[in-house]
Amino acid sequence: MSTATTPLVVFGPSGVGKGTLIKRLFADYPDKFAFSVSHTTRAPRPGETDGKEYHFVTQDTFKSLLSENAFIEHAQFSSNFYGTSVRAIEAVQSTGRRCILDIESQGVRQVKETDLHPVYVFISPPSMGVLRERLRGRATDSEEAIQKRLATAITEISYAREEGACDYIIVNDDLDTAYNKFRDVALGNPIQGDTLPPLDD
Ligand SMILES: Nc1ncnc2c1ncn2[C@@H]1O[C@H](COP(=O)(O)OP(=O)(O)OP(=O)(O)O)[C@@H](O)[C@H]1O
Repeated sequence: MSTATTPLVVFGPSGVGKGTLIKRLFADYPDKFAFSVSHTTRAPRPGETDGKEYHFVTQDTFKSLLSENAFIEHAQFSSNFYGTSVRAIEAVQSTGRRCILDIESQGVRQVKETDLHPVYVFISPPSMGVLRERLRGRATDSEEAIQKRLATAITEISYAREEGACDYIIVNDDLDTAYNKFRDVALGNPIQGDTLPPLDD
C-alpha cells in the first residue's frame, strides 16, 4: 500500500507537541497530508462550517452511524460524541493525500480492532518535567486542568509501553530533530525510532 492510502495515527500525551509537528508538516507539504473531518454532536461554534471543521450531527444520527459501524473510532467528551468515519478517511485518500489521525490511546485501541492498518507513531516527551513545563508554557489551561492532563499522560505513556502499541516512537526534545524524524515517517521513509525515556520524574 502506498503512503497516500495508509493513514498515519499520531498519539501521545497532551502538550507533547503533536499539533506543532503536524502543523509544520501540513505547512511544508500542503498537497500531501490532511486530517479527516470528524463527526460531532456538539453545536457548531461561530465561524464553523458543516463538513469543514466537523460533520455536525444530532445524537440520533450519531447513534445510527455508530450502529452501522461507520466509525473506526469514537469517544465522548463531556456530553458530546466525536467520531472518525471510514468515509471521512476515504475522502482524504480520494484526493491522493495521506490521512493523519491525531487521537488518544482510547481511539488507538479501537482503530486496532478495524482493518484500517495505519502506521502508529507515538510522540513522547523527554521527561515528565518537560511535559509539565510545556503545558504551563502554553498557558491555555488552569493549573487544575494541567494536573488532569498530566494524569491522563500516564495512561497514554503506559499504553505506548504495551507490546505492539506503536510502530515508531519519536521523542520530542529538540523540535527540529523530532520534526525531521516525524516528516520521514509521514513521507513513508523508514527511520531509526527512539526508545521511550524512563518518564519516572
Ligand atoms: N520540541 C519542543 N521544544 C519546546 N517546546 C515545544 C516543542 N514542541 C512543542 N513545544 C511547545 O509545547 C507546547 C505544546 O505543544 P502542542 O500544543 O503542539 O501539543 P499537543 O501534543 O498538540 O497538545 P494537545 O494534545 O493538548 O493538543 C506548545 O506551546 C509548543 O509550542
